[in-house]
Amino acid sequence: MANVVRRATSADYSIRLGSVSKVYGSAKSAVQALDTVSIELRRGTFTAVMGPSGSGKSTFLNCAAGLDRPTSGSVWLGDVELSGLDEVQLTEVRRQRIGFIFQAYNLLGALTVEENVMLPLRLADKRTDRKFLREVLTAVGLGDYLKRRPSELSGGQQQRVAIARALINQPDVVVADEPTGALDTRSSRQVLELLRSIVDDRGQTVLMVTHDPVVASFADSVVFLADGKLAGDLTRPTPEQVAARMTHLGEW
Ligand SMILES: Nc1ncnc2c1ncn2[C@@H]1O[C@H](COP(=O)(O)OP(=O)(O)OP(=O)(O)O)[C@@H](O)[C@H]1O
Repeated sequence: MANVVRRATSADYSIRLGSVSKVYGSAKSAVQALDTVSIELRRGTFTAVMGPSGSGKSTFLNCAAGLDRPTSGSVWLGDVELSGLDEVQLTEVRRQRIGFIFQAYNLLGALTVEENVMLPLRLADKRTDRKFLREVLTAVGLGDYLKRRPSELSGGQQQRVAIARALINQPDVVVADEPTGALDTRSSRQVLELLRSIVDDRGQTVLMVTHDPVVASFADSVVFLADGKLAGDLTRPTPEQVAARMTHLGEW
């Protein structure tokens, strides 16, 4: 049989950035947070973003996820180019295609676990699929906690509620900004194993910002930022390799 090498097409990528720059402020106070960053993230991969403080990691994540608009350049989510969308369309695309996880879990204290997880569906006026809700809460290990409130859970459990909430819309991409920043080692590991399973078992794409080489080593690859520019990458990273690169990039 002929050995056919298929070229990658846009369908193979969840996120593409083309020469993305972001400048905050203007004139003398202008800060170039991102400087002509181009990158393509394949569907079904787990990428960590690292770099010194102020190197542009959060700006990168926010531009890639349509939370912030680049000053120039283009961002594609699947086959949708974000700069062509107005605010209403952009919000819709975010709701449909992206799940968000932050260091502060951002759960609503007055709502139960299941109500928090269902919130994105309510906001999108979608019917709740109880079977899928149960499946997702079981997958994050909280099948028995549906009626609890966030204040009755540990930090790790709260972050797992946030992960379930990020998954309930079955997004193409899950973006996570320091998802383990507030967790102890054991809870961090559980959260990272969950992020891995989102990629390995569900084929979704994960993009995560972290300061921690051990956390980054759970990803398939690490991209490094320095002064708003891409400064290399590592595939199948070990914590030691990541730490060595970070040391090379300076203060972190
Ligand atoms: N809203 C804003 N207005 C002005 N400057 C900003 C704004 N947001 C970020 N910056 C600046 O842009 C640069 C990149 O910031 P960003 O938060 O993306 O970096 P980071 O790598 O995520 O940093 P950290 O690791 O400290 O969280 C920094 O110099 C920061 O001060």
